[in-house]
Parts: sequence; C-alpha cells; structure tokens
Amino acid sequence: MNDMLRVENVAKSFTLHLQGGIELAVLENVSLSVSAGECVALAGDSGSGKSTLMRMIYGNYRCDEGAIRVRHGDAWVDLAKADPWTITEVRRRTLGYVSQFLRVIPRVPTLEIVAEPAMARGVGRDEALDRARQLLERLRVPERLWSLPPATFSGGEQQRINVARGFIARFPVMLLDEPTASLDAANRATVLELIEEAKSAGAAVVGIFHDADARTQVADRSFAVAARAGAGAA
Ligand SMILES: Nc1ncnc2c1ncn2[C@@H]1O[C@H](COP(=O)(O)OP(=O)(O)OP(=O)(O)O)[C@@H](O)[C@H]1O
Repeated sequence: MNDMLRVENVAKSFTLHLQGGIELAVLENVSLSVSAGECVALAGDSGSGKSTLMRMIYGNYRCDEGAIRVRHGDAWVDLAKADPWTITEVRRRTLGYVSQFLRVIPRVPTLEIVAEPAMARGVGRDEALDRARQLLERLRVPERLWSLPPATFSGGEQQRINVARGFIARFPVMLLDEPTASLDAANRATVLELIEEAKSAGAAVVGIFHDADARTQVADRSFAVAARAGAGAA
C-alpha cells in the first residue's frame, strides 16, 4: 500500500479546568492508515471524537500518546512530535484542511484568499489566480463577489470559498470536515466531483460526512471512531 498518513495508537483526553479539573478521555489506541487515492470517512456517534481526531491529524491538538505520521515529500514526519515550524511546513506543502468555517482575513479579496494556498506551494501568481477563478466559477460564486472580502458573505458562500482554498493547491493529504454541509444540491455535487478528482490525482483523503449519500459516493471505507467509556461524562 502506498500510505500517505499513518495514525498509530493515538490517545487524547481533555482536562476541563473550569469544571474542577475533570479529565475527559476521548480517544484511546486509535490506529488508521490512509493510502494515496483513498478516501476514508470517520464515522461514529456525535461526541465520539471524529473532529478531535481530525484536529490531531492537522496538528491543532497535541496527542497524549501515539504518532501521526504524514509523508511529506520523501520523508515521514511525526506531527505528534513535530515543532511548530515543521507543522507549518507540512501544512503549506502536504496537508490541506477544509474546515467548516472560513477564517476571514480582513480586507483581502476573495480571489486572493482562494489563490493564496497555491502560491504558498510555489504556483506562480497568474496561474494561481486562474485556478482560483476556475474553482470559484465551478462552485457558482458570482463573479461580482470575487473582488470583495468574504467577511459578509452567506454561510454557504463562505463554505464554498473554504472548499476552493482547500482544493486549489492539490495537497497530497486532505482533511475534509463536513465539506458539503449547508450547500445546495448543485454545489454539493461539485464538491463531490472535486473530491473524486483529488483522489484520482492521488490525494489521500480523510473526511467527516454527516451526509450519508455523500459519504457513500466518495468514501472507499469508513473508520469507526468509538467513544471511550467516560467520554461525554462531563
Ligand atoms: N477543546 C476541547 N476541550 C474539552 N473537551 C473537548 C474539546 N474538544 C472536544 N471535546 C470533547 O470531546 C468529545 C468529542 O468531541 P468531537 O467534537 O471530537 O466529537 P465528534 O465525533 O466530532 O462529534 P459531532 O459528530 O457531534 O461533531 C466531546 O465530548 C467534546 O465535548
């Protein structure tokens, strides 16, 4: 198997400082590998730890135990032990993340926001802007909005800009947190197409899809994230 991502024996608990230091154990002994061209859907009840696992893979949450190995160029990097600079480098070149919410940068026009991850991966400005236009067109974001900062855009418009940012750079490993939530049928279909195209180009994809039809369409398999005894107790 041409693995791109290996999660090995990962554990995570949260300490709730505002509630007397209660320890909330969420994940224990989680192992998962994802190969190039494969899409794995994280499945499990609400509160089971799907988003927590995704944030750990992105390096937002530290692991209590275990390793999160990502193939970064010719090397393997363990994000559980990597320093912040290395995590930033892995995100710039290897690891894309479509979160549910767009982090808006004040005053920066939509077109630039979408083009930025491609430029950060070394794509020339003109080509990056071209790709951004194509993606915004495919995702039906009206051209009159492209020169405006997206702060005041609707939830669905912001989500499509987030999707465009996630897909423009052709990351080898992609994390998708509910990429079709709050989209209409036509845009939902486009996002599923983009996921299929990324897989065909060799991306390893990990997704959370509450939309069961979307999951069936793009995921090659599901990975059950099981809530630990005690999780959700607080
Ligand atoms: N930063 C945090 N601090 C404390 N507890 C947290 C934190 N993040 C998540 N949790 C807890 O961890 C558990 C798992 O949450 P998580 O968001 O990963 O679940 P999920 O499977 O993604 O749920 P859903 O399907 O509802 O989005 C929950 O009980 C949640 O309260």
